[in-house]
Amino acid sequence: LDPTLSTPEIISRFQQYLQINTAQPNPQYYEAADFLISQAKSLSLESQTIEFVKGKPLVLLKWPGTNPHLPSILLYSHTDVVPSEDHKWTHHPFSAHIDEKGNIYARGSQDMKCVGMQYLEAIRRLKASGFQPLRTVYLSFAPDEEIGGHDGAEKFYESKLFDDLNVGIVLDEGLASPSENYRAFYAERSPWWLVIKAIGTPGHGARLYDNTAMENLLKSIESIRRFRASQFDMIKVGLKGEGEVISVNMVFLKAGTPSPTGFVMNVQPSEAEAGIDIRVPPTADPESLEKRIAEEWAPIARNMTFSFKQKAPVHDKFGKPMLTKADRSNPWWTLLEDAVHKAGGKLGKPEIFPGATDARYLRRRGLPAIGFSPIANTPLLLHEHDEFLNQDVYLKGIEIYEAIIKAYASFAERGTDKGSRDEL
Ligand SMILES: CSCC[C@H](NC=O)C(=O)O
Ligand SMILES: [Zn+2]
Ligand SMILES: [Zn+2]
Repeated sequence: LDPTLSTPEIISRFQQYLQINTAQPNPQYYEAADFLISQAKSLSLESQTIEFVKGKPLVLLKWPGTNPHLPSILLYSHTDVVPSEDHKWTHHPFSAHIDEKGNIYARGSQDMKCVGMQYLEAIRRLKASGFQPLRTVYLSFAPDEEIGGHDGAEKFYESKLFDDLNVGIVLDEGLASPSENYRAFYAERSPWWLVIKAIGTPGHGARLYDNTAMENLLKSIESIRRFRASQFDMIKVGLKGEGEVISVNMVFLKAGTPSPTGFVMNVQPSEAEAGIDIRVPPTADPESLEKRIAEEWAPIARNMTFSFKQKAPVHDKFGKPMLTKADRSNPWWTLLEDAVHKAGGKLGKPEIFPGATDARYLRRRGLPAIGFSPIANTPLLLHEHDEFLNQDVYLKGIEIYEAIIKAYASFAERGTDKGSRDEL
């Protein structure tokens, strides 16, 4: 029996990847790339490293299919992770410590070094079983997802190199599920990072008068909070899923006249500003939201202005909502669903991802992507302290990917296989 397929070796490889500190803002990208390339070598996969931006390698691996004319499969993951407050963790976030329950503690254990390694382990098992793919399978390990993906996925998905891969379907990240049902995502919300600014009459802190910057801003905040509550209520009563409403969260407030001891207490300032992280589902009408912002949240009549730090498109370049079909009219969806079941897993109702993933740069082009991380029976801990993944859950995920990759790489039909849009 092949010792590289033993559980201790599988877990040890996962730990090695987790121990590479790829936290933003200074990820050790070359260490990660070296590790991934050594894994590729041990699997006899072709590899290349592409630096769309110097210092930010994207590792692309290839398992050639016997029919190179069929659209290929792309298994996507990002190599960077978010920063951690190390001293607030039970075990150091880059120790990949395994506790007595088999929980592996590490930043990236859920988001999403697990997925990157599980793809590789699934391929290891498929190769050992003698399986040969009909379609070519690519794996990409991309930098900078956690800071927007501009120097990674965005450039990759817009590149000639990517077009030449003739990709038919992409798998990207999903989210952990506290229940026994895996979660799968067919779309995601678009981040709109809004800054609203009020100006007003400055004056004595003891006077009551209208049209101060603070009052102007607070009227907006009241209106924003009413809207937030109306959206949140739809989730609370079960009418909508987390990704199906427009979420609105205040992320900064900036106002006041600074003084050496804090803020001047008896001056009403002439300017006040707030930052709001808005997430817009693909099914929302972006124009009515724009109108709401201009007329209610930052009206010129109240001496207000607004700007966007980021305003990701809600529609694709054809003007359609960015959705991948998640029903049995999309063969890639059907294959995924059937493979998960065959491997003994259960799948919940397809969802809209609440945050942003690199898949948006692909769906923007009208191409299909499914967000999926095979993590069931696990608390959702991405970006939190004490992120962990149980080793049995990790091992089960490898079996799930083995079934999915096998089904995808064996899928012989062409023509209908673009999956996401009728016109493609
Ligand atoms: C929009 S760039 C930042 C992307 C980030 N993605 C994962 O958490 C998010 O805030 O959703
Ligand atoms: Zn992620
Ligand atoms: Zn993340």
